[in-house]
Amino acid sequence: MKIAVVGTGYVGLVSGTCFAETGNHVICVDNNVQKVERLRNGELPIYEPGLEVIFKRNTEDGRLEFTTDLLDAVNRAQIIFLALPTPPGEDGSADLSYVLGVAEELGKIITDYKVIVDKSTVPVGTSEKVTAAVEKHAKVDFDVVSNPEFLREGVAVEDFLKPDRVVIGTSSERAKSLMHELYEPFVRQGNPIYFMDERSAEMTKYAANSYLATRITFMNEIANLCEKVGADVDMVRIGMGSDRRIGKRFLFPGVGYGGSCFPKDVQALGKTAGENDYNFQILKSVMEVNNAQKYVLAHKIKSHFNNDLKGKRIAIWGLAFKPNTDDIREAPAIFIINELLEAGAKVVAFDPEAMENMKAIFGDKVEFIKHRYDALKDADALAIVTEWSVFRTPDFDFMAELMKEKVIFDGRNLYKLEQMKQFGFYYNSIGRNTVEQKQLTPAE
Ligand SMILES: NC(=O)c1ccc[n+]([C@@H]2O[C@H](COP(=O)([O-])OP(=O)(O)OC[C@H]3O[C@@H](n4cnc5c(N)ncnc54)[C@H](O)[C@@H]3O)[C@@H](O)[C@H]2O)c1
Ligand SMILES: O=c1ccn([C@@H]2O[C@H](COP(=O)(O)OP(=O)(O)O[C@H]3O[C@H](CO)[C@@H](O)[C@H](O)[C@H]3O)[C@@H](O)[C@H]2O)c(=O)[nH]1
Repeated sequence: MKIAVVGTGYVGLVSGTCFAETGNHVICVDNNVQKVERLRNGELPIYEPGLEVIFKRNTEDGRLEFTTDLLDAVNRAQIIFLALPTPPGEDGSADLSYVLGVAEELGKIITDYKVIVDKSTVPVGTSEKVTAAVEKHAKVDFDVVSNPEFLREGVAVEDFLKPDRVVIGTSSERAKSLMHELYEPFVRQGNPIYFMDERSAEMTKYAANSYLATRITFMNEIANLCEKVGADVDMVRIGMGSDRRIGKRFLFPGVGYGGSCFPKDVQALGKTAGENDYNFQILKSVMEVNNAQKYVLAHKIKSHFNNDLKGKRIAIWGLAFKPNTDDIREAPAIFIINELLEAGAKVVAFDPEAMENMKAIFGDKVEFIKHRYDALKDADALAIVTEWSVFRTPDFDFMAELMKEKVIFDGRNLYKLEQMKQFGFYYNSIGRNTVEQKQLTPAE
């Protein structure tokens, strides 16, 4: 099949590459000239595991192209995906100007039947708005389909190639059949393709993200309570998660959810509720609790040092909003670092992939260090913000030698309490007892 993908960001690039991988011809369009130049030169603008190999294969085979020319891409495609930004507007609702702007352009340029597929996350009713925008100028038949995307950054290729399910909202039999043909190779293990109406498809996306954000937030509250009553949230998590009605995934407490999706999508669903005269109370609490959770680690650090971080050197391990990505959109690290800087700390940071992006925000206010252990030299404390695998089994003896104080604040519960006692660290994590530093007596 011939496909155009408009918007070549995290979703557009991964979707386009994966569609090419199943033998389709894909042209990715972006209005960012530099980005398209880099892609044409074989350079990926994002870090996403597994993407490089299939990107290379499909560009070299000529099945995957990049352009800034919307007209040319659309003329050569039968199915046009919109993978455009839908950032929060000033009032928290999703800003549809990118999607509707391109939809209007499409109306001007399509000369034969096209399926226009919305892959961006958009509020209920958007497919009707897209239809109206295209219709303004269109002189030929077209169908608008809602096909929300559920990939997670860091495992995006795997998620896209083997989705748990594909959701397609359309009332057109013609579009349904084309979409079925396109997605069939991705569900060979028997995972379902659910066809439904456009509004239900749009709502499914927000419901899924808001539910997951709620689940994480619930666990963050359980963790905060565990600390107060002396329970261990990791034991509680395992105990709860083994109930098949609950399930084990997405129960990890931490420093609050971040990223380009959960924060904006929870907010946008709340906005949709408000506009429809519905008081969605849980979502309000989720946002409130998550906003507070982003500061929990920084507050622990401040309180450990009596609220005065002047002259304190705090090392940060992990800046990306989650491991295996360079994405820092709404990353908890941003909030934590700001809080530490405000309290007068000297912040030194390491992340395997996200340092360049973070430099663009903090410049020389933060010292970015190339190797994880170098960040620990003379540090008064280490704060772990993102659970990159490389942080899981460090050399604790070496860390103790490097650091001025053996103090760890762990926002991701990476280490065992016993381990920390053994190596003599003060260790404060999320929802577990604090390990106090062992005071050596003269006899010892
Ligand atoms: N990032 C994710 O993990 C994820 C997952 C599922 C759904 N989504 C949704 O998918 C949509 C896109 O998200 P993203 O993270 O890929 O965004 P992104 O910001 O990474 O990418 C969007 C791209 O669109 C381009 N663009 C903007 N205006 C354009 C125009 N007029 N013509 C051509 N290109 C244009 C930008 O230059 C950018 O490259 C959003 O609605 C998001 O909520 C994102
Ligand atoms: O148990 C958990 C799981 C996640 N998180 C946090 O939640 C945020 C989001 O993580 P994740 O969902 O893994 O990453 P995203 O790439 O943002 O993916 C979410 O958002 C995408 C965009 O809409 C959807 O497509 C995905 O299905 C949905 O999982 C991150 O800050 C994580 O640290 C936790 O705190 N605890």
